[in-house]
Amino acid sequence: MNQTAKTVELPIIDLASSDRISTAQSIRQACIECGFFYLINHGVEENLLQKVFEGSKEFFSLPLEEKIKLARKDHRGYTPLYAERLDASLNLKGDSKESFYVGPLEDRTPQGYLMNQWPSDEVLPSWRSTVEDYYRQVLNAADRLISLVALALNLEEKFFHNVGAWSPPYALLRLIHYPGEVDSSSEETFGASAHSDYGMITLLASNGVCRDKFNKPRVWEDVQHIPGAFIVNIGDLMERWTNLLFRSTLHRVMPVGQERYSVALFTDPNPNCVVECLKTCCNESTPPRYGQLCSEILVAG
Ligand SMILES: O=C(O)CCC(=O)C(=O)O
Ligand SMILES: [Fe+2]
Repeated sequence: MNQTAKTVELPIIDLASSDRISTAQSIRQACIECGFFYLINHGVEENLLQKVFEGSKEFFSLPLEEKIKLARKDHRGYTPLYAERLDASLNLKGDSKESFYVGPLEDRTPQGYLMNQWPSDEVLPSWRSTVEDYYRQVLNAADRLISLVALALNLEEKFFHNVGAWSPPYALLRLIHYPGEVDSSSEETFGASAHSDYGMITLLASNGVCRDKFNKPRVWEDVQHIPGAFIVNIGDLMERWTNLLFRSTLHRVMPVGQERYSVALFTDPNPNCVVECLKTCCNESTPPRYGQLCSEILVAG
């Protein structure tokens, strides 16, 4: 972690609050100011979250030859250490992390096979059902949250469902392992280099946020972990949809010399959904900045 960075104070949003209007107002303010907030009372069971982290540790502890049998295909499966570099402008060897992706549970290939890849039950018993349960629960939280995001944009609650973005969303769950070893070479390495997420909303744990991606030099602030809370952030497509009203903020994960695990759910619109400036986000003085876009082009890679 950057020793000189300040810790940013993010607003806390209570998903179980009965006052939906004031919750939506708080989400609006958070998304305009920073694009990040904490989410509490999200309904994902604590012991399930713990089981997923334990399962993640078990999976990443497997020998590489076992993990590589599930090498990523169609955005699903295992990506090894250094395979990805989120900040494409950097000329480094890749981010110091390995991860495992799970896509929509029912998605099938044109031949009718389920697309997700799973370690066999002999290798990791009941791993698949734990991760599938978690996927369903966190997606349910995201589903309730996206209705509040619609309200926050002065849209009807089911707006994103009605335009087809959320029927169903393209949601990718990612288990991430940062081994945490500090590189002794002179090359600068990151756990996850600077990036913003591609889609609508992400529910994750993260420890470094840069509030203003247009500012040079960039000012990075640390994000504290609140036990049991998700950190939610806005993605690029949502930023575009809202005509830059809601911010998809740059963030990164610094190597801190300590092993770290995180689990993130990225939600992208359904690939058939056309993303165009929301009526509530433009007027004569603020015309749409972008044309129409078919979300398929931007699906996370
Ligand atoms: O691991 C984290 O805390 C954040 C990861 C992240 O930002 C990403 O994978 O997009
Ligand atoms: Fe991210």
